[in-house]
Amino acid sequence: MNKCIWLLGLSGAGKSSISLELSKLINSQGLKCKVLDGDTLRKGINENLGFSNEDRFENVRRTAEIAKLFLDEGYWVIVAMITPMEAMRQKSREILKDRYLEIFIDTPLQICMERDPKGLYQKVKNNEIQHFTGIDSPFEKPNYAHLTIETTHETIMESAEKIKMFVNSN
Ligand SMILES: Nc1ncnc2c1ncn2[C@@H]1O[C@H](COP(=O)(O)OS(=O)(=O)O)[C@@H](OP(=O)(O)O)[C@H]1O
Ligand SMILES: Nc1ncnc2c1ncn2[C@@H]1O[C@H](COP(=O)(O)OP(=O)(O)O)[C@@H](O)[C@H]1O
Repeated sequence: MNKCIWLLGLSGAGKSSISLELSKLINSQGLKCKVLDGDTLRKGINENLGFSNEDRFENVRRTAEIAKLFLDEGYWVIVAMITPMEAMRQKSREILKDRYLEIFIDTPLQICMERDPKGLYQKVKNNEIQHFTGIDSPFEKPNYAHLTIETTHETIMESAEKIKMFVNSN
């Protein structure tokens, strides 16, 4: 059965990078796969949403509904989204039911700050961004993740392969 592989974690944790490699692995098995990345959706369908808890919840809800549409068409779906609160993950689980696979991309805040791939943590330091996840906006560690990936100890490709193996065995 095709599934929605929901990657969650802090900004800079590695969600987008791992999604890309994972989607290539899924495609190489001859399967259709769609990546739904929070950053991309926020430039289009979710452009009216900000970073309050309420808006983040709506962002997650809409994305889960979009994922469901792709699942119904036979696609594998990878979501790459911070999804900071347990209540948001609960909503996705409710919408996607047994198709929902939650993967925690567990990278310590300190490492995310050092990587700072988009220069956002620097902007936070300069007081140019507020309500940033893990700094002045909460991130609850997930209680029900099906799999946790610690990117500090492995490469992007190793993480993608680990997730693919896990998915194949579930
Ligand atoms: N205040 C604040 N907090 C967190 N992130 C911020 C913020 N402002 C902008 N960004 C950029 O938005 C991306 C996160 O969007 P998401 O849709 O994944 O977030 S959420 O699930 O609704 O919390 C996130 O992308 P990633 O770095 O890929 O996670 C950032 O590029
Ligand atoms: N083991 C790793 N796993 C994932 N990303 C890594 C790893 N090591 C270094 N990186 C780097 O960390 C950054 C993660 O950024 P990104 O994938 O955009 O994260 P996110 O989508 O969670 O914000 C990228 O520049 C990536 O090359």
